[in-house]
Amino acid sequence: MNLIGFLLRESWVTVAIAAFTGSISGACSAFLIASINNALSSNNTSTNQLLWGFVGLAIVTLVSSLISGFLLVSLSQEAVYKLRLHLSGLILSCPLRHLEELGANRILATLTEDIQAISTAVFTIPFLCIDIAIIFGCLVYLGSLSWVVLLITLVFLAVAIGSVQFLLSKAERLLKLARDEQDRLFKHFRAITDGIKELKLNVRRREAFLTEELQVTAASSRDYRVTSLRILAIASSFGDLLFFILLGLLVFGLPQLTTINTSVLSGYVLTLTFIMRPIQSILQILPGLSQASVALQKIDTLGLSLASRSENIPNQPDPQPFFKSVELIQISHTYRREQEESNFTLGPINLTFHPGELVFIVGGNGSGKSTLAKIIAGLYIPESGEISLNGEKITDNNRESYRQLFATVFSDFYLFERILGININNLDTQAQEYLRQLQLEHKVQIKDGVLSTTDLSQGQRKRLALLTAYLEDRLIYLFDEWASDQDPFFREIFYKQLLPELQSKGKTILVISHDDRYFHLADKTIKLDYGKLA
Ligand SMILES: Nc1ncnc2c1ncn2[C@@H]1O[C@H](COP(=O)(O)OP(=O)(O)OP(=O)(O)O)[C@@H](O)[C@H]1O
Repeated sequence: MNLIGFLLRESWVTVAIAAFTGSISGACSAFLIASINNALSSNNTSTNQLLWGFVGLAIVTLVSSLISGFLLVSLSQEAVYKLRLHLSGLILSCPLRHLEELGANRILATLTEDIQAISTAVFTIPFLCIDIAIIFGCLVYLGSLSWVVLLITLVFLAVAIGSVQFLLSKAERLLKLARDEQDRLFKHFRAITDGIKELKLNVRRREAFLTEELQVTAASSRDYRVTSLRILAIASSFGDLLFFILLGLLVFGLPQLTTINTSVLSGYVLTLTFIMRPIQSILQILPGLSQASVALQKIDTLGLSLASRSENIPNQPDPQPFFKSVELIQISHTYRREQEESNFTLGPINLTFHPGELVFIVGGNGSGKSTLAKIIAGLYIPESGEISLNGEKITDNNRESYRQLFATVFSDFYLFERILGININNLDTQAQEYLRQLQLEHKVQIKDGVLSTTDLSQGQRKRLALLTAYLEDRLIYLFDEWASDQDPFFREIFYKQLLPELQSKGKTILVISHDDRYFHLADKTIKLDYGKLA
């Protein structure tokens, strides 16, 4: 089972120690049964001796199963912890375009659902190991009582395992389908939170969304799960049934075939009844293990798909590379979408930027301005052509370092509540000063780098994003329609005061804008028309 492989990869030494202590626990359990059976058929003189043996065995069983359990609990939780960090690291090192193609729903579903399924399942693994050890110990004891009975039991166990395995593979197939529905379900959940206003305002849209989208996906996920869990329930009951048949055969059938000592017979029955509990507990654990195995496959697919595209990120890239010129040479980028006949292509484009320039990037909706901005900032890797910094080609090896040139506010910016990654002594004082410049000092305070609130109007939030960009103090600033949410008064401040101030500090500023009133302020204007330089 790949879940065990997952733990072995974490630390096979711990697994080996846990398996060893677990088998001691299992062997002791078998000896406990043997001593109970002996006590039942012994005379009074040896009972005292048996009692002490029993107490000793009980203590060893308890201690060894505790050691095995503790080791496996720590190991499994450590493995889940590392898996979370590993996946998050992979996502962060994956090129933006590939993440966009995968879709946020798939990534979120894996980070929450799949990791949770694995986390729940690995919790049961210690108990599973101890149960297996007990079953094994009891089988050895059975063998010592009678090899014929052991053989019959093994045949029954083989039939039970075979049929349970067959049903399990069927259930797992259905669980996989249910898991695929889960990706779609996450998309709907995002629609609920992101589109709440649109859904509240139009009752027909809401009804249609609920009945035709969410309900359909949730129902098919439910149906796949119900069928698979029913199959697992059948597997579990079938296992129980085989066990009762086995017990019946031994108690009623065996004495008919051969003369059998009552104490030996009670030994079989006692052992088999004792085995029943671990077998049932294993059968109960199986559904969770199947779900975890599906989750691991999902993570593997996603992990591989992320890892295959992972960028080469140096440990400590140059915080601020030297900048004399950035050149785009014959750059092009295409968005490929399967259902569409004509894909959008940006380029080929040739451009050069120098320190201290104020450049406006203009053009109609969908002309490729944001795409070009992402290429310039090193977020999209150009399909053809190259970017060079001071004459040196940007490759996978230096792209991370190149990106450190830029401070950006994209139109879909994200605002962190804490100002992260800026290590200056007077951070609060500087931030307070920028808050004053951006006329936010009455709305937001800053203490120890934490903003008192980010629950503001869109225009105010954009000003806070600008504040973060200021604090980053990079050489190139890139604003994607920053002013579109500002009132005319502050728009004027942005174009006529803030941009010239930045420029006077030697910064290069790239401004995507539809504000043609201010185009004349630019040193250079780049106009795009359906992906081509106009
Ligand atoms: N993530 C994406 N996946 C597929 N196609 C995309 C994606 N982002 C943009 N496009 C397509 O690329 C084209 C250019 O988009 P882009 O966002 O660069 O235009 P824009 O000039 O910034 O537009 P606007 O002024 O409306 O912001 C559009 O036709 C759009 O449909």
